Formats: sequence, C-alpha cells, structure tokens
Amino acid sequence: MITQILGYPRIGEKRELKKACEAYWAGKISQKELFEVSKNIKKANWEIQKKQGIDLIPSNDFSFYDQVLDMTLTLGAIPERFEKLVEKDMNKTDLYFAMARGYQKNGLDIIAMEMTKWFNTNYHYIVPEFKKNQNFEFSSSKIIDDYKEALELGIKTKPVLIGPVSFLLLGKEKEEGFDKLELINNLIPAYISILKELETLKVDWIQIDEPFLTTDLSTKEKEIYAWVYNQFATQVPSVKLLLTSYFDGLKDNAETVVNLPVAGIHLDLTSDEDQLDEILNIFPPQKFLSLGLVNGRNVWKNSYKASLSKINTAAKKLGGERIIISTSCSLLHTPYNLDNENDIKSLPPEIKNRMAFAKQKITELSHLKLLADPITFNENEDILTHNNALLKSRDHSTLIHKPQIKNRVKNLTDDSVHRKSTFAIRQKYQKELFNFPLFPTTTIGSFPQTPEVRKKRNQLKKGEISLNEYNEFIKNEIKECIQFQEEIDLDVLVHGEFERNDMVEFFGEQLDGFAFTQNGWVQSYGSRAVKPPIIYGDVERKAPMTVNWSAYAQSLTKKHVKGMLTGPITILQWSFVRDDQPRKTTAFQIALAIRDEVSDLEKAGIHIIQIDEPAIREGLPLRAADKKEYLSWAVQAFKISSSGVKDSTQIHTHMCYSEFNEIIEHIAQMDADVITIETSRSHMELLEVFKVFKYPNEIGPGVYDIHSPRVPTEEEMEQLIQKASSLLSPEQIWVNPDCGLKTRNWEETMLALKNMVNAAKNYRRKLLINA
Ligand SMILES: Nc1nc2c(c(=O)[nH]1)N[C@@H](CNc1ccc(C(=O)N[C@@H](CCC(=O)N[C@@H](CCC(=O)N[C@@H](CCC(=O)O)C(=O)O)C(=O)O)C(=O)O)cc1)CN2
Ligand code: MET
Ligand SMILES: [Zn+2]
Repeated sequence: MITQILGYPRIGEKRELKKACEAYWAGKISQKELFEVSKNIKKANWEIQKKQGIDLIPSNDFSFYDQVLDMTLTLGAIPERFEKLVEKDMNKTDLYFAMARGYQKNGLDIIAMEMTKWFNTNYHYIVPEFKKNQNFEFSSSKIIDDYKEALELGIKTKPVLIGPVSFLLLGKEKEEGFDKLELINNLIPAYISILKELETLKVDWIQIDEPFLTTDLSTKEKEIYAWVYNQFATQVPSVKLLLTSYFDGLKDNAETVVNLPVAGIHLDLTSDEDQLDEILNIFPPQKFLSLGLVNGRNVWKNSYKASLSKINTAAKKLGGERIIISTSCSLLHTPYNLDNENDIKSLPPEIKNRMAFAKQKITELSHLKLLADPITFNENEDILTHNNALLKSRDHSTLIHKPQIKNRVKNLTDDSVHRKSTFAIRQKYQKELFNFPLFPTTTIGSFPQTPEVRKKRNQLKKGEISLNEYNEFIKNEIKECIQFQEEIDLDVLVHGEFERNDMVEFFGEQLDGFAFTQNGWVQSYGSRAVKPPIIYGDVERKAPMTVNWSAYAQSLTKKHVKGMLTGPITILQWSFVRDDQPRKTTAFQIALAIRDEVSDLEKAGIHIIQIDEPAIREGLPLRAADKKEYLSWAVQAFKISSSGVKDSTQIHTHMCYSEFNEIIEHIAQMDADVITIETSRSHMELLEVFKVFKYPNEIGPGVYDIHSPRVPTEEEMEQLIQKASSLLSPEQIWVNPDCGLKTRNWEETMLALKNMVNAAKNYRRKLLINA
C-alpha cells in the first residue's frame, strides 16, 4: 500500500508567507526575498512529508495567493482589463497579484478579479473569467518549476492540477450568449501541453482535482467528463492520472467516474463513508483506489480501527497493491502543527491528546500503512491499542459532556423558536420606539482594526500591559468611534468591535466547550488567515460576553447603539466542530448561548441587536437532496438565538457572500426585523430576486463595497439607493455598507461613511420634493 496527501498548508508554520507577501506589497522587501520565503516553505513541507514516509508527495500545491488563480495563469486566461499591465511589461508576479488584488497606481484603476467561497469551506478562491471563444494556452511554468525544485532536493513529487471541467465550472461567463462548458474544446489542448511536458520529465503520478464530481451533475456534464478524460487517455496515454474529488461522495456520479480511463481514483470517505461498498462493487480491475480516510477538514485524531476496517474491506476486493491511503482532501484547511500549542489554559491536554493538525495527520497516514500490513502490524499493534483507548475515553469525559446543556436542547419547545408577535405587529412597536427617518443609516459593526489595536492586544497577551490598561485603551477607541458616528449623523450606531480579534474566535474564547490555539492559523484568502476555535464539548455561556462593551458604548450617546453578536451557524461553520454528535445539536447549543447573551443585552438597555450570519450560505450541503434538512435546522438555530426578546427589540442580521437567491425563502423564515446584505459589488444585481419574491421584513442592501480602498461618491450611492427603491418599498430599505470595516483604514472609512449618510439624506429630500 502507498500513502499520499492531496496538498499541504502553505502559509508557513509561523505565517511567513503572509508576512512576506504583505511586506512585498508594501515595497518593503524585494521579489527575490519573497521567492526565498516561498522556497523555504515548499522545502520544509516536502521534507516533513518525506521524513514521515509519505509516498506521493504533492507539488504545485503551494500558492502565493490562490491555487485557482495559479491555474488561470497557467492556462493564460488573463482578463482583458489586465492586458494593459502585460503591455507595460509588468513581471508575472506583479501581474498575478494585480489580478488578485486590483491595481490602482500610475493613473490606472483596474478592479480585482472576483473572489468566492471554495465549496463549503471558509477558503476563498479567485473566480476565473471567461469570454466567448476564450483562448487558453499553457503559459506559466509554475507547475514544472516546482516539480524541478523538489527534484533538486531529491524528492520526486506528484504535481497537482485542477482538472479542466472543474476549472470551467469554477469560472464565470463575463459576456452574454455562451455557456462556459463550450470552452472545453479550446481548453483541452492547453492541458495536453501541460501533461506532455510533465511526461517528458518522467513524472510518475499526476494528481488531477475535479471537486465538482461530488456535486449534482447534468447528463451533459457527465458526458463532458467522459469525453475529456478519453482525450487525455488517447493523447497522453502514458501519464498516470490520479483523479480526485472531495467534500462529499460521488453518489450518482460514481458510475461515470469509475469508468473514466485514469490510473487512479480518490474518494473522500470522511464526508461520505457509505460510498466505499458501492464503489468497490463497480470498481474496474487495474485501477488504483485512494481512500480518503484522514479528515482534512477537522483537527481530530483519526480512528485507526474504523480506517483499518475500510482499508481491509478494500484490500479484500482489490488486493493491497492497488490501494492508496490518503487524506480526504488537501490539508490546506487544517493548521500546521499541534506541537506548537502549549498553553494548557486555552487547550486542555485531555483535548489536545485527541487532536491532529497537518503534521500529525501525516503521521497518522504512516501509522495506518504500518497497521494495514500484516508483516508490520504485530510490532506496531500498541499504536492501535493506544488510539482505541484514547478515542474511547471521550465517551465519559466530564469536560465534554454536560447533562444540563443536553437537556436544555432536548427541552426546546416551539415557543423558543418564534418571536411573540408577527413582523407587522413588531414593526409597529419598533417604529413608535425608534422613529427613524426613511432609509435609516447604519454600519455592519466593525470599524478599522488598526495596527495599534492589534498591537495592544498582542501586548496584553504577552503580559506587557495590564488588562486594565487594555480595557481603557479599547474604551477610548469606542468613545472616538461613537463620537465620529454622531458627527456624521448616522442613525444607528455601533461600538466598533475593537475588542475582538475575530468575530468567531472572540466568542469561542469565552464559551465553555471551546478550546483555542496560539498558532492554529488557516488561510481564508490571500494573506488573510483565521484561527478557528475548537468545539470539543457541550457549549455553555459562562458569563455575559459583550454586554459591558455595548452598555459602555450606549452610555456615551442618546442615539441607539446596536449590540453585535455572531450567530450560531457562523460560529459553527468557522470553528472546528466535534464529530461525536450531529452538527445540528452543536448549533442548537451555541444558539442557546447566544440567546442568553441577547437577553442580557436587552436587559442592559440595548434595543437593537444584530446577530451576524455571513456563513449560513456556505454551510449549504453540495447536493440538492441534503439542502432542505440543513436549511431547516440552520434557520431554527438562528431563531432560537433571536426570538427571546420583546416585540419592540429590533433584531438585525447580516450576510455577505450573497449568492443567496436559491435560499431567499429560508432567509425570510429567519424573520429578522432587519437584514443587511452584500450587494454593492454587483450593483444591486442580486436584488433581482425581489421581483419574484416579496421579501417581507426590512432590508439594507449594501451601497458601499468595503473590499476596496476606493471611496464611493455620494452620487454613486444615491443611485444605488434609488435602484433598491425600484425593487423594494422605501419603508423597507436601510442604507449601509456591504460588510464590516475592519480591513479598511480610518481615512477611507470616514470619507466613505460621510458620503453614505449624505447620499441617504439627499435621496430622502428628493422623495419629499416629489411627494
Ligand atoms: N473567522 C472568520 N472567517 C471569515 C471572516 C472573518 O471575519 N472571520 N470574514 C470573511 C473573510 N475572511 C477573513 C479572514 C481573516 C481576516 C483577517 O483580517 N485576519 C487577520 C487576522 C485576524 C486576527 O486574528 N488578528 C489578531 C492578531 C493576530 C496577529 O496577527 N498578531 C500579530 C501581532 C500583532 C501586532 O503586534 O501588530 C502576530 O501574531 O504576529 C488580533 O486582532 O488580535 C489576518 O490574517 O491578518 C479577514 C477576513 C470570511 N471568513
Ligand atoms: N459584524 C461583523 C463586522 O462588521 C460582520 C462581518 S461579516 C464577515 O465585521
Ligand atoms: Zn459581512
């Protein structure tokens, strides 16, 4: 048997890549220095795998920003607006970063390529853009260079490519009148060139990722898959392709997939463990089968007993030589190394003992290999015994199991899931209490997280300043933020979220049942990363988490300050979640904790409370058949958290990543009094859905794209308000940015928000004149 992983984290064990990229963008280091950092990261990654005895070590899994963008450049699919830069002889690295981040320099203003979520993860990729008759050409030698770079270190790697069908499906048509899949004919020759070049280098295996194979495919799409892989088999017959898919099972695509003429097929057995038997029944002779047993999406130790049983089942049918023991997906979604976590207060040893990060997951693969082989089994049996005992000890842990919490979830009644009155009645009370003008203005919560704020938090962590000093600093930030909001005359104020390292981690740190890490960084997009908290046990709120900050902010102003919370589904989705109970149960436990916080905010005199749910869409299962069930409990979880308040208390929610058209009815069922959403980047295109679906409650479509440093003008935003008014009723509409302002700086923020408030005022005035 052989072992493999599908990809390794690439930000560096100490986030070296983030620091190097940001320094390079700021002009502080040279390109040579940047490349030096990347070289060291790749080298360390390859060597650790080699040391642990991984047989198929990936290359080209490294990326400076995103692997899909790498593929776009490899195929020469550079959008037209960047051609100006090519003509100016900009070097490839700068062009690459310009495509990812936009280019506003030297009199040019070129907007970045769009970014969106990678399937159901918190990783974002750069969306390929296609025009009619788009040409593709093998244009970047990164995949070749990285292979050679590893070879020079004495390591023969398995280059990784995104497959052609998935590449097209990941992209977007930027012109009317064609279907991106038509481009497959233009695309295949470019792929053939890549494969031929790899062939001349005598590579052994090539990993080709087709993650769309775990989604619902049309007959036509299945036919395209068959056609494409037959092309490869005839035109480059000697290359050994290992075809992967992940994040779900092959299900009804299984028949198509096992019959593709490739040398090996990889299955994700962590997200669909039942598929193995079915696949084995139809699996053709000679092909290799890769068993994705070690979970690349969580931080829990593998159950060797369960994995070995699968390996044995497969080996009985296929024989051991054709089996590959693998991670379920790339390890991109897990942190680097658990050995770096030594703070027992944030990560109790009992929990740490049951965890594995990327480095530990590699060890697990080599253990499984030893245990799967009868010859090496005997002398390693204690590894299995130990693993069994460790995982069993979980069942009786008092750290994990809290009967009173389990009971509270069990005893939830229908009443706890609904507001007291209908929206129409609540709206009446709220209008009386708040008396806002038409088009009330507000923000989404966070204000700039400046280097000073982060530095203070860092000093607190290192013990260089006292908690008191830190709190006073944050209070001062809040004070200045409130003052600014009053000055520009926003209608609903926020405290600014200065005390939060991250909107999820901040809550995780304060809840029972959560652990957190010091170095457990996972890439979210580009140079940005998160440290997802770890939910290991029953979740309970120990004490109020945000009340003091909100109450303090409210004490500074006569205007209403919105309380600011993260919702249960977003906390669930952006954490590493325990795997010993259904996600729904964990979501409900978090929801109850948030419900208690909402209630305490209300008692403290906060009359408007926002519960953010930006990740509700991303949690959607990949298969249509599974969506309904998820949406049902996700909406319930939100309602558990939000429905314990008086009719006059106004509940807001916020969502970005607004590809929500398909779930708009469920969003309406959440029954928030006000929802703010991301729409400005698409110029309100997303609101088209309201032509066919009458959204019942109030809604704030974003008028200001916070992803770009650009300051929008009053006129622009007024036009967006006007556009929204043509699709929604003026009584429904709020005016706000697309999302929080934490990644922006103060200068941009001040100008943009001033313009935003003026835009709302101008539009109100015009309505009055016309009335
Ligand atoms: N969890 C989560 N997922 C999300 C989002 C989100 O906000 N949270 N937003 C969407 C977009 N994704 C994002 C992900 C990360 C960041 C982001 O800004 N991350 C920061 C880190 C945030 C953080 O944890 N900051 C810590 C500081 C960590 C740090 O870098 N400390 C320095 C020292 C700081 C100093 O002295 O200057 C160090 O350790 O070296 C804090 O504020 O306390 C980064 O990568 O730079 C933004 C958006 C979708 N997914
Ligand atoms: N309240 C949060 C903020 O303003 C919502 C962010 S959604 C990713 O940052
Ligand atoms: Zn947002």
